[in-house]
Amino acid sequence: MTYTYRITIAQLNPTVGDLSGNAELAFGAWEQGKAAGADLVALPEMFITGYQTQDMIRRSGFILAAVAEIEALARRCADGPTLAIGGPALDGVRLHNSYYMLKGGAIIGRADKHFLPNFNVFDEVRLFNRGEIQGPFATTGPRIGTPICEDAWYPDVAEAQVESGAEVLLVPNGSPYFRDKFEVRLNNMVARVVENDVPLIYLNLLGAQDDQVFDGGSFVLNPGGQLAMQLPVFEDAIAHVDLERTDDGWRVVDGAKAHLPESLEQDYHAMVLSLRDYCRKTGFKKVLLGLSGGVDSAIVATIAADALGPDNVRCVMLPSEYTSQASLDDAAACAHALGCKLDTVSIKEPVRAVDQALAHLFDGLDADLTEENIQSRLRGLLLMAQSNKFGEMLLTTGNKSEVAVGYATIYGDMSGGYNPIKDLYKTRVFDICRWRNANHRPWMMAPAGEVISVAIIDKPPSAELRPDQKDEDSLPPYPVLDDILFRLVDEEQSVADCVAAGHDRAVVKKIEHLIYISEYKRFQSAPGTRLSKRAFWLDRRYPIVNRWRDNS
Ligand SMILES: Nc1ncnc2c1ncn2[C@@H]1O[C@H](COP(=O)(O)OP(=O)(O)OC[C@H]2O[C@@H]([n+]3cccc(C(=O)O)c3)[C@H](O)[C@@H]2O)[C@@H](O)[C@H]1O
Ligand SMILES: Nc1ncnc2c1ncn2[C@@H]1O[C@H](COP(=O)(O)OP(=O)(O)OP(=O)(O)O)[C@@H](O)[C@H]1O
Ligand SMILES: NC(=O)CC[C@H](N)C(=O)O
Repeated sequence: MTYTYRITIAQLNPTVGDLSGNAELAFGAWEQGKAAGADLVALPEMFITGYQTQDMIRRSGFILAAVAEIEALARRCADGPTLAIGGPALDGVRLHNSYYMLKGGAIIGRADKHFLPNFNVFDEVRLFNRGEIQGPFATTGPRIGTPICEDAWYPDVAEAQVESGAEVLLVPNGSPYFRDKFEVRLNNMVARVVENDVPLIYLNLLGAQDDQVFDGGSFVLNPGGQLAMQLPVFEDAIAHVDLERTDDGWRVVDGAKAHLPESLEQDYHAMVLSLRDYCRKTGFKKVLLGLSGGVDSAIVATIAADALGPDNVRCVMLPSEYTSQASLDDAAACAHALGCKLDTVSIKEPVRAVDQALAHLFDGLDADLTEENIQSRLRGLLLMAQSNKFGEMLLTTGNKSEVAVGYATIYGDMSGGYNPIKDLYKTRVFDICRWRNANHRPWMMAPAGEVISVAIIDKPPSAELRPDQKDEDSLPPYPVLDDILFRLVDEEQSVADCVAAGHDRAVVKKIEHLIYISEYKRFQSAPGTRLSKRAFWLDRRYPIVNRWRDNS
């Protein structure tokens, strides 16, 4: 006779702080599992609170409410499969990131996370106490070890659990996206499977929280490291993992294997999902943005239209005396192709009014950056006025190259609540535009086709704040700038490393200086989608006041 055991895994999208809503999602998954004859239904790490909760997890009221919600779930799920769910646990003054087993109306077990991540976006040593490694949970089928996310990135916890009898590893995760991270996860999990010779179920969260995007992409491995199941990335999914007991131990029956898209598509999907979730979870139904006819605002409009639907995205052209006819035409064509409304608000008169208001103070002084920034600030003011009046959240559009060197006006074009391209270098903005023009997916709400014209992609980038201005007047060409930025910011290389890679030292020093002196701008900037391991905000925390420079 074959012994089988079914684990339903739920790659779902919780909302931080929405304890009852998250419990409802968990209960829905449990009902689906029960209907499918599951023995156990599993949810990801910290599902009851959402992830990451940051310092809110230090509030005892929040912890107690989360635990009460888990106890209520246990009672609701008394009659049916075991429910496994992540949540906080308080032992006296010791706070844990834990994984609970609920059965027969009660909490029947709990594992506490042992390895607390404390790098990049994680501060878990600051927030939680390290748990003791413990043995597996006994079930009616296999004994199940549950290393929690970071626990499975090192051999110790899995090895200890298997030594004390675990026959299957179920790894609940809150693993946020960065480009090509799937390979990193897979390599780590294959290592655990090879070391321990048991099947492993890797279950990740879905959904976005502020800057971070949990991309799902859960998967199941058999001993030896063979992929038995693959869930989609960036989408909700519930799947049933069937385990069979063989003479060699428990094995997973081969199941569906979702296709994993290339990295441009994954980045694009991350930006769409993060903006969609940011708006949904904060309660915004509509957004607006300034559409200049340039490539940055065009891709942000496209992301927004794909995330929220074209009817919920309003574009505003705010021409000045320097705005070219080509910019007016390109912005109109982009809004039209996306199916978004385009309004026009001229800044010519407001610019004149501000000039007049300041004339008695600025008399005799040459026009300079001040006047350029006034244009950008008037656009910010006029866009924010519309945001207030119509309840639309303003999107800001600075790419990572601009954010890195401070090439944007504070309280001007930096105005806005969210920036989906904040972690996308300008050279990759172009690649993403071309990719979106050539590809369409069911999760995109805007039309297919060339939504960003070749004219927009091919024109030399310009802020159009003075006659014939080009970005390359003040910055090196973007391919050079982006390579230097990638080395200095993402790779944390030295100035000497950049020079050794072929860059001009004076140019590298100028870029290094711009990065350091614009820290104050980033501190005041809107959050945006994290796509890399070194996104501005939590991945890279630098002082604002800082006199050190690298003289290598
Ligand atoms: N450490 C610090 N802490 C706090 N405040 C600090 C500061 N350093 C300067 N400041 C203040 O910041 C202000 C200067 O910053 P800000 O007013 O932004 O002006 P600023 O950075 O001098 O100029 C804006 C730059 O962005 C470019 N731009 C503007 C608009 C659009 C685009 C585009 O293509 O996307 C590019 C523009 O061409 C120019 O190069 C000053 O008022 C100064 O007092
Ligand atoms: N004429 C304009 N009409 C509407 N919005 C504008 C206009 N000019 C600038 N903006 C807004 O300010 C942002 C910064 O624009 P700017 O043109 O100065 O530089 P950019 O970073 O090259 O952006 P883009 O590629 O969108 O032009 C734009 O993305 C847009 O949101
Ligand atoms: N929640 C966690 O423990 C996350 C850390 C983990 N190594 C990851 O990024 O996937």
